[in-house]
Amino acid sequence: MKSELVFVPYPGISHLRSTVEMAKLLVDQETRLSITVLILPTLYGGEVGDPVLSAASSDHRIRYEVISGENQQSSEPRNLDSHVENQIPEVRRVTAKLVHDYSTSPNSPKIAGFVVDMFCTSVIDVANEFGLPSYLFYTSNAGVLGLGFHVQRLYDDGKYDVSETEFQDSESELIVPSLARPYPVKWLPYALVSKEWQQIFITQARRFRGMKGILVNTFADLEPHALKYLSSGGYDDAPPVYPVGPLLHLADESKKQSEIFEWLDEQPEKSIVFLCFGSMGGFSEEQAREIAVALERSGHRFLWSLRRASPGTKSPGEFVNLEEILPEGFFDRTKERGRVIGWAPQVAVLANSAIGGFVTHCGWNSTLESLWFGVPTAPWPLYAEQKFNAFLMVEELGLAVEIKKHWRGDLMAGAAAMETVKADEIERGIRCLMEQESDVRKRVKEMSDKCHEALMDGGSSRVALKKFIEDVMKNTFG
Ligand SMILES: O=c1ccn([C@@H]2O[C@H](COP(=O)(O)OP(=O)(O)O[C@H]3O[C@H](CO)[C@@H](O)[C@H](O)[C@H]3O)[C@@H](O)[C@H]2O)c(=O)[nH]1
Repeated sequence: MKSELVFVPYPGISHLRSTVEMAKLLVDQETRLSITVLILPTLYGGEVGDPVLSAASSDHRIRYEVISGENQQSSEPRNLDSHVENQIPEVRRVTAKLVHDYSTSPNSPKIAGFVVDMFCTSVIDVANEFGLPSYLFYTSNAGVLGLGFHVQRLYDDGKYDVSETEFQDSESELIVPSLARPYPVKWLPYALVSKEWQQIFITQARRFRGMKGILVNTFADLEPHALKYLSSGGYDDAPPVYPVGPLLHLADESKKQSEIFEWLDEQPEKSIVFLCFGSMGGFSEEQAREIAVALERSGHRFLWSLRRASPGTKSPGEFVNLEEILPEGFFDRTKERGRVIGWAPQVAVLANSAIGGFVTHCGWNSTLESLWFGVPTAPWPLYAEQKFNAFLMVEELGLAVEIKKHWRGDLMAGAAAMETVKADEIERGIRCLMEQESDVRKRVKEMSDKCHEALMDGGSSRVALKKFIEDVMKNTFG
């Protein structure tokens, strides 16, 4: 009996890539399964131009249905939830066509349900209309999924009283069941305290509870505590969780920036600190100068992906003339041991043996990529749930080095809200990160091995994937 899942990823590379990897893994594992991926327009109304789609489209059991953003162009960022809600009529049209086509041609698959991104949960209304179950593909970790459920429950019970203006100075802690340690209120992601975003996340968590299952981009050995909590039914009416990660897009992009790789190949093993801050990370001129001073003083070799924070909450841009912005003579003095670039071929860089440490904004894909290649990290959270991820990696799991105890500001609140981190703090963090015999480095190496094992035949993530497929089939065919 053939079946098909309809995937609805959020159209940003950090969500899309792991979702496509998820789809590939599923069809590889189950030959009776096919997948249609609905590609929504971006928040600005344009179409996603990620090459990952063309690369994956060679698989005949994964099909892409692109929803045009032609009439939705906008220069202003829109509310994420309403943007996805606006796509519902098109999602309904495409689903109706699929249902019709499959019901009228013999040997067609039966649609087994929707697999939606955390930001696309409003489309489950369409799944419900067609009597289809919905599953969630959660692109971040199990710990923060648990935090979302916990905050939503507290909020609904009238017990969540965190002030947007004061939480950064709070000395209170939350007991979050998906964490083994108390979680400082001041580390809360801005999204869970801001008036603008909080409702989106509370609504999300309520909708997650109505799903048939949750695939999570993590693995059993990395988050035993959170997964035990989530799978014990300890979070009341929420659905089963399947830790199937790490799902990584490991395409080699080294040829595109071959100069950088020629230079990397000449450097000693584990000698370079790599700095890179995700799809939205950017800095002020003042902050860029502090980083430059820290890099210079640390004496380490470096590869620095640097972009400029845009005013408000827009995507980062490029600095036009770095010579004028960074300390005078910086490039001359560091030309033998450092490179400053824009967008980095991050995965290929992390795979290079010259990389000895990674200063990262701690986006979940970046975190998993560094674990995969056994590169220790020093988190520098900038937006989204990254403060939580930093806590998870440094405090809870001991798998990363601390630059700062507490990070103020969040790019979602606008670039002006960011506190400037001083050169001496950054330098200290880099020196600690680059220690060759550190306990963190040893632990990262061990976790890296476990990360690979999870994806092998019989590994925990493979077992979870099979269980998910079995459950989907059971829910579809009884
Ligand atoms: O110069 C760059 C910058 C990023 N990347 C890649 O882009 C992806 C970035 O993903 P991630 O590290 O997860 O960061 P964000 O782009 O910020 O991802 C969003 O989505 C993630 C998954 O839900 C969350 O964990 C983050 O906090 C959220 O901001 C990774 O695959 C990187 O390898 C590059 O290749 N080059």
